[in-house]
Amino acid sequence: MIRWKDVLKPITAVVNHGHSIKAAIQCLTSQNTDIAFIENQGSLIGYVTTHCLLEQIDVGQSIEEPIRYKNDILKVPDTIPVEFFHNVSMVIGVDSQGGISGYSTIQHARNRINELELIQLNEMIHGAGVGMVRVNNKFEIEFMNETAESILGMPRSFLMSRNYKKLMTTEKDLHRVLEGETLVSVNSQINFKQLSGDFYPLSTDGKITGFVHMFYLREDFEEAVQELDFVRHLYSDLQAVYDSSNEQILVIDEKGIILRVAGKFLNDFWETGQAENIIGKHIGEFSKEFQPNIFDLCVTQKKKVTSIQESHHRTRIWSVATPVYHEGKLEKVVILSRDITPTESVYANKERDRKEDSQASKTEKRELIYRSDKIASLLENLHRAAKMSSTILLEGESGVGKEVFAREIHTASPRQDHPFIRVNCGAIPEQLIESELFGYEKGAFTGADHKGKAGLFELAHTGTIFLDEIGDLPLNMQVKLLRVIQEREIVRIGGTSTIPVDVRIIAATNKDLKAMVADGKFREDLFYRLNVIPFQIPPLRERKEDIFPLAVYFLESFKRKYHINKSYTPDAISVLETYGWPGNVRELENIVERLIVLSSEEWIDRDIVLKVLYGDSDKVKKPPLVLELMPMKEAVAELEMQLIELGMKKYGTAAKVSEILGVSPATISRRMKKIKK
Ligand SMILES: Nc1ncnc2c1ncn2[C@@H]1O[C@H](COP(=O)(O)OP(=O)(O)OP(=O)(O)O)[C@@H](O)[C@H]1O
Repeated sequence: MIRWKDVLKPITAVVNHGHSIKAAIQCLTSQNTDIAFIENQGSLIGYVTTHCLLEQIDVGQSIEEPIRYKNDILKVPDTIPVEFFHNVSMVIGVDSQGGISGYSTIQHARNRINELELIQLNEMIHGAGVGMVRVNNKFEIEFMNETAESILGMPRSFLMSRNYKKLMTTEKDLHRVLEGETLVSVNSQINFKQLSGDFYPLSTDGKITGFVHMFYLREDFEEAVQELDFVRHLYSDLQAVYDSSNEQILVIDEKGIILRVAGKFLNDFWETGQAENIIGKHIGEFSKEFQPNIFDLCVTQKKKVTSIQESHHRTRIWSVATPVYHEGKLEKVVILSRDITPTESVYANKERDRKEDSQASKTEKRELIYRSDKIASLLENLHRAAKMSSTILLEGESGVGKEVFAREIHTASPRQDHPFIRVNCGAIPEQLIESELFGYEKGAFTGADHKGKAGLFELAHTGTIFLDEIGDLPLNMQVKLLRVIQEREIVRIGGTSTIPVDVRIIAATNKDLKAMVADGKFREDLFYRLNVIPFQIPPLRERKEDIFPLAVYFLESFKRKYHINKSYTPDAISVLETYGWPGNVRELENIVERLIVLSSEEWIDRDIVLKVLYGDSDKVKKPPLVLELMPMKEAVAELEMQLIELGMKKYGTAAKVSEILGVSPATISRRMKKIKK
């Protein structure tokens, strides 16, 4: 708000009422001013300007004659806001003590207001890099801000009062602005500077008095647009990433109100169909449905926390809550969650319940953990095959869990209450295999138990025998095994009678049995006998969805074993998920144990996982290697592109890459545009 005292000028020339034109002219010249006020009995009653004195002489008045003065003046308290009154050409300000504080013609007040408003506007846009120039209706520069000075590269002292139109070349006719038209996004050039900006007409009492030009340097603007474009793309890319991710991202304000849900909405956990149903609600409303309330944990502990939350319907999610602070004050909590409800088979549960009842299960139970569709459909087929007694061959790389699947078949079969006997064909010394498998009669050989001993086939009677590492079975044993499969009877070593055995055979191998047959290392007839119902267990790298629940499962069991409390950071999980796992689930289990032991903190973070999986990566920096000659400019451009691509792959954001490469984010975005082309 602009007040009268902001625009008043001091009164310097006063002449008495009735004084001559000559006296007035003398007063004006001695005070070096253009306006003199007329006083009568201590009060100002009018004013006279040099211009009107000259007019009086011009019409033939003598300079000795008394002055004719204007009296359309108004006295106002100088603290009230400036406003204009009809039929008043001069305002005199009165201060709080009743004294005269100054004067202003209406025209001066209007100009001053324009100027002060521009100064205020300039303060508002200060820092935004916008230049501002005001000209009068003769195109003379009357005001310009500091940004305009620095954009144009010329000092204000040089530019003031110059004809702006003559300094500028522009595609539009500036007279149109003086006719009241606003011109936007006009390109112009001053002092070789390319500008882009808007022209706004200024008017007083409906009369155009000039215009304001607001502008910026075109190259800055283009850079900003590019940056905006880049950010927009980044935003939509991120949105796509969130939408396709397996994680649920929850943003909660400091009071507990759920502001936003991104990524995969875990509706089984919330027990509501859509994310919209929880947005805007207090997290506390749901905390009765699941335990623990990780938001409260995060707020009270004032740090990142992780927890496995379980709903009443036994949906388990793994969550990390991170507090977000702004100027030391908690602003938000971001919770990243994943569903880790193990898709346990009903049979595994049955077996567990059964074992829990029995004395035998003192050791930790092994569950079959998975979330991938691949394993889900494999299990469907396994369960179907389990119902019959046919021989099953499980093929798969070492460590994929063939034994776990063999047990699953057994538990899903009608033989579940009968023995499950595992034979590791590769681990038994060759000379003992026969007696282990088929048993022996008393005195069958030196060192044999004098009572004789039943073999594993006999022990597995009515149940299942699991022949692991079947490819390691020596050829002579292969013949004997073939006989058992065909005849369903065995003869103990040193025995003469046959013993019938009713067993379901499950064989497993990590070798290519077909290739072994071709090489003469495995009997073809046995191969066909075993290969009745074959199943391929996919390696872990082909079912990445299983990595996370398995990693959590192993972590939980090691936590119980070692009595310690550790958790993965989300970054650590990403590293685990992108690793190739040549040793499959067994390797994952071992790595998790190593991580537990090696990580010193409460968190198993990305760095320790990288270190354990890939070893120390502090390799010596290799200088770039040039293999062929090319123009230097091309080589530099190529290297730049490669650095940016590498950086984007590693860090994903232009901001981080620009920091690492030591250039501005705008440079990165420009180069990336080129890469995309
Ligand atoms: N889906 C799973 N859920 C839980 N644990 C699993 C799963 N798959 C494998 N494991 C665990 O991984 C380890 C290796 O599994 P297993 O011994 O069954 O593999 P394998 O395929 O038989 O290996 P090999 O060919 O070397 O004998 C075991 O400790 C097993 O309990």
